[in-house]
Amino acid sequence: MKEKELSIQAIGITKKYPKNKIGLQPMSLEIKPKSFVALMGPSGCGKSTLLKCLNGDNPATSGEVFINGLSLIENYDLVKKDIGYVPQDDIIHRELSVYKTLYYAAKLRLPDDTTKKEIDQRINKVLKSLKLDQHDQGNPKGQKDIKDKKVKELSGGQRKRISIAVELLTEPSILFLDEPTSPLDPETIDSFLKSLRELAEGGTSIVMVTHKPEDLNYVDEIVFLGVKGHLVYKGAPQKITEHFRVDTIIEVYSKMSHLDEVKNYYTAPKDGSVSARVNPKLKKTKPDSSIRQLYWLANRYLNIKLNDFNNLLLLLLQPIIIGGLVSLVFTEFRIGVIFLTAISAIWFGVSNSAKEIVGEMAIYKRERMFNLNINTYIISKLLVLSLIALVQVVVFVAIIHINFKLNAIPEFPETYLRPFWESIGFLFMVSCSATLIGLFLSSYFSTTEKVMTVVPITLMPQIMLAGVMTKLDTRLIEILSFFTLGRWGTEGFARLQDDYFKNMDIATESVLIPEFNPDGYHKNDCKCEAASALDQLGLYDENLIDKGVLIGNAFNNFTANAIAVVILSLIMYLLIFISLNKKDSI
Ligand SMILES: Nc1ncnc2c1ncn2[C@@H]1O[C@H](COP(=O)(O)OP(=O)(O)OP(=O)(O)O)[C@@H](O)[C@H]1O
Repeated sequence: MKEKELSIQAIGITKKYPKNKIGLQPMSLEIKPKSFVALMGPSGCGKSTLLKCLNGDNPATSGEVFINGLSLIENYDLVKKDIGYVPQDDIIHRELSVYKTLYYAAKLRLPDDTTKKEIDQRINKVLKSLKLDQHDQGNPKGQKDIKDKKVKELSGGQRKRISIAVELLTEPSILFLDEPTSPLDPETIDSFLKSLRELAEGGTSIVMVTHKPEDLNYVDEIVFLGVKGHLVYKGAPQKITEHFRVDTIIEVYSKMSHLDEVKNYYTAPKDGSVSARVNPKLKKTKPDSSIRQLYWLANRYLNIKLNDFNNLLLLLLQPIIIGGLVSLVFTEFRIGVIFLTAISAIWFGVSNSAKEIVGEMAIYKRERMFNLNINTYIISKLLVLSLIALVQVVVFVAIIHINFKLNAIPEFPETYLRPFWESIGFLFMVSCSATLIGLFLSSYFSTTEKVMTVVPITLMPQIMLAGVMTKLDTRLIEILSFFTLGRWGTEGFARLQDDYFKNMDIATESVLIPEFNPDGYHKNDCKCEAASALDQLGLYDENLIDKGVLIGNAFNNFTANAIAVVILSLIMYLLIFISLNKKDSI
């Protein structure tokens, strides 16, 4: 028997989507404690919409939902941990093992003082309750425990059950499931629904969206919606055909797909047709520790990355391939190498992170509904992605440094990428900032395809406004360049080179950066001109600055360049926060 039995009352709720699109017509209904309810209706009639109104994922436009008499919206913090919810999409990471998935979920959701032994006991209990504790029959060598399998090795039905297992870890009093039986075969459906039936008898109310007539044998009640969000039936499964004067549930579906028929069975709720009973038995739980959450989020994310070995290998190959190409194409350390090094650092950051939030949006949203803190989420992503960017930057800089040192041309023997560690430090900073750009795109756009379309559009200004392809010669272009990492990355990195040479006791003429010579330049016949790296960037045209066309001196030293990178990072962080915050349900 559950300590807390929850009832839900929806009173006069309606849902309108933007452009006045009707999601739900006015309706009132009650879900009693310990009941197993099937939510049915033709495709697009509003089943998921109703589920989301009842559990707070996408609240009703008008009317009110009460949980044990407490307004869901006003008391969401109080009730959210008693609600389990598995949306249509999986809410688990494919790269983790089943055990790790459940272990991290427990660490993120259960109270801080829960011991490993208690967590293991809970994991075993939920796997048993969902009949997932049997050994895998399909494995001829036998018997790989499901806990050791990676989620991506599971069947659709097993994955769905692991998503439910995650929710059951916290022993919710009410569980909302959106089409859990869709990916299951008939035999699995039977054992799955039996396990849900037992859960309901144990005290967990279950509201399940389903399309499958055979699911009705297991439920206590059906809530049936007709097209355009009309509530047309709420009652026992055995009586539904009689109510609609048909022989089979299939005929109910076809009848309720026609608006004129639906109207015969729909009645708008009268005020107070279901009244909210005030029976609050919910105690406020302690707020979760952000540091602990950050630790477990970062730990989980690192594990996901390490388990995705092929992708990790590709990420590590990037600096080797790009660094190798730059070494092959450039015969000496020119401004082009400085520019491409800065752009590569930006590329690493953006490409590492661009898919990382959008790809797990269903998981993020569910965890956010439960207890996820936006800041800890962003920082956990940044920490792990920065680590990857650091390795990429070190490998890239090492390749460029060694290549141009070994192949330095006799006229400029001291000219190669330096200072080594400071360059790594600055480029790492640029890469972290670019990681935030990628994370912003990933948090803003709704699909991976959209993000990948926008990535090149984001990178082009970094390339165009760095002062290498063309001079910055109008105020507008200059101001636009202030908002690009391409500019600050290239300029800062160029200054690092110049400052290093200036501070060394080396004859200046032997350390200038060779300049492009339109008459042709040959490695062993150095007719090249040379100048400091900064002078070769079209950023600070003295003439234009004197005439007041360019601002010029605003960030005219290395520290100021680094500060500009920090400012851009903070702006990006804020934008990520805002776009994630906008996705909040309540
Ligand atoms: N975020 C949204 N913005 C605008 N319209 C939406 C949104 N979500 C759902 N709708 C619309 O509301 C209606 C009901 O959608 P809903 O997903 O609730 O139906 P459903 O019964 O669960 O469908 P299915 O059985 O196909 O999953 C549909 O017409 C859908 O296009």
